[in-house]
Amino acid sequence: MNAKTPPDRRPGIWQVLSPYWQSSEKFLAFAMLAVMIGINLGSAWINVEANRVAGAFTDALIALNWEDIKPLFIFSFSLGLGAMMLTWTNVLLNEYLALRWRTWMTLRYIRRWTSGSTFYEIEQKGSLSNIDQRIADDVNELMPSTLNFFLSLVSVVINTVTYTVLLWSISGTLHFSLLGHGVSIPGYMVYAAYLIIILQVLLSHWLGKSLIALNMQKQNAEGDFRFLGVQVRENAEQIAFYRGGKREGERLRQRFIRVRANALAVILRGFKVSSGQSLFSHFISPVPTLLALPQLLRGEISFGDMTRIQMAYGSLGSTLSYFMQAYQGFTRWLALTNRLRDMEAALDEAEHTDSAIRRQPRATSGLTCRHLHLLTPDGRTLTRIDEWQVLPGERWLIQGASGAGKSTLLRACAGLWPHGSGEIDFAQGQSSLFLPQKSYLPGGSLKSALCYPEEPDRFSDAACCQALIDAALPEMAALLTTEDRWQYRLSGGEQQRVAIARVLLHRPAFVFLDEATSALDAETELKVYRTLCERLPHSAIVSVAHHQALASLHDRRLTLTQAAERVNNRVTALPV
Ligand SMILES: Nc1ncnc2c1ncn2[C@@H]1O[C@H](COP(=O)(O)OP(=O)(O)OP(=O)(O)O)[C@@H](O)[C@H]1O
Repeated sequence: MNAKTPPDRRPGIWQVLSPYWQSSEKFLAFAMLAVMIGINLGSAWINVEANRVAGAFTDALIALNWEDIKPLFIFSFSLGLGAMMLTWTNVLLNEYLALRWRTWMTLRYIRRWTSGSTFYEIEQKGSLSNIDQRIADDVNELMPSTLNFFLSLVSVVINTVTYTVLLWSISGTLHFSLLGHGVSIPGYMVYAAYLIIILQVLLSHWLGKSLIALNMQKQNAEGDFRFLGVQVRENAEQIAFYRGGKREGERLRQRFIRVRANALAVILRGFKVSSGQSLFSHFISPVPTLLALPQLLRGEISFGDMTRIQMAYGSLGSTLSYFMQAYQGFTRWLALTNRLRDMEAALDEAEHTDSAIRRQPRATSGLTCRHLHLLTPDGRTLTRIDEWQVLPGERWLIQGASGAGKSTLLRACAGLWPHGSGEIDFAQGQSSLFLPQKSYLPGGSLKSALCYPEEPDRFSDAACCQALIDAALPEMAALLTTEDRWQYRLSGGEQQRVAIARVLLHRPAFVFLDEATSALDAETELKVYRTLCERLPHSAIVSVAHHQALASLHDRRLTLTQAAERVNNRVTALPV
């Protein structure tokens, strides 16, 4: 599944990159950046000095002048040491800043993704694929590469200016005659270097422009492949019962074929770009020597000057060729920013989902639905509820045909269903728990699964044991500190009883049970329900259940029917 954000609705790259630089960390971040820019300036000075020393050293060697060779050698050696130390410091600062930036961004995305029901809405709408991969991998890759691009660019600008001035000052003037006219080009080596690099960049872009799209497809294909693998792992038992291994193997194979096809396309395209670039570089490599040779032969420059010209030309060439070499990395960087821009758009959309169903806290003790009109995402009417009030201590049974919208009504009460209109008032400050058929049990100790979403230390061991005993799981009281993957280890009925124990522990004011005991035998189900009603006499209990035996434990019934133009729910009293 690919991202569905149209490219023209993506937020700007700046929206992805700038928040960190406006955060409380900005002072330290800018300070580190400033030190790194300073290091680049220092390195440029060292390079200019090294160039001067190399020329003088060559001339001293040719003249066999030991008096000059010795200090030049020591100075050159010291320059090398200095350059090395600057490089180490630069690398260290660069990596540390990238890590801080990544940490800040990752925590920010985790906060946004898990706040409210954003994560649920993104999955419900299917508006973004593999958000976990984007947060884990793409952020990890984007922050260091952005820093590298920026600092490389700074270094390229500094070095370009330095070497341009240097080469201009030593390259002399080219004299030749054109159609009988004498032509002189001062600093001609500089023009040659720039001309060559412009040709190189144009060549790289021509050969490699499709790499941007290919790199984006690569992340999507890898993400989809990994996601299917996780699904197989998570649903291993169901797949094994269906003997679905072969089918899943085929699906994984198909997804991997996409990964492979994309990787091959990236390799081939990358090969075209780099072989084109190196072929071009090879052909132009004799240019500086050929251009400087006439001056040497005419005796206008010494052999040392020739060495300096070659060095300066080579340095300017390799500085400018950054644009050519960085091309492939840049296409990947653009693909990463596009994926994070899609994620920003999906998070923004989920955070600002407007719903015509207004949920508001009121200073009342009950829950009231008014003029509630529930729709499917594609606009089909599910059900209408004119007025429905649930008060503390009431026991409601919601019934209706399969697909009538019973679970959807509970989702709307929980604020998870935006499709429809109407009002839902809920009691301010009153807690509620919603139990679906299959409750989430995080891995870890049984106590932490039981106390979820609260921290395990919020409840005493004694209270947890009592809750397990009341939920007809006395044998599990001894496993409170045992660590396991409870979602896989426990039977369906045991998982449902752990969820009931969770309710007994949390004692919410409103309990919503959506087929939450459907896996239990009739006797245990009745027993558990009875305990729930006895232990939570002041809590409102709203159940969606098909088992008629449960009706005896509820005192009110809401029957939902489908496809109506007008109010069609029925509220009836049940015998207690
Ligand atoms: N995300 C969704 N996209 C499209 N349709 C949906 C979505 N979620 C639910 N529906 C549809 O809404 C209808 C009501 O679903 P709901 O789960 O509320 O039914 P229900 O009354 O609880 O059914 P059951 O008794 O079978 O559990 C169903 O037709 C379902 O297919």
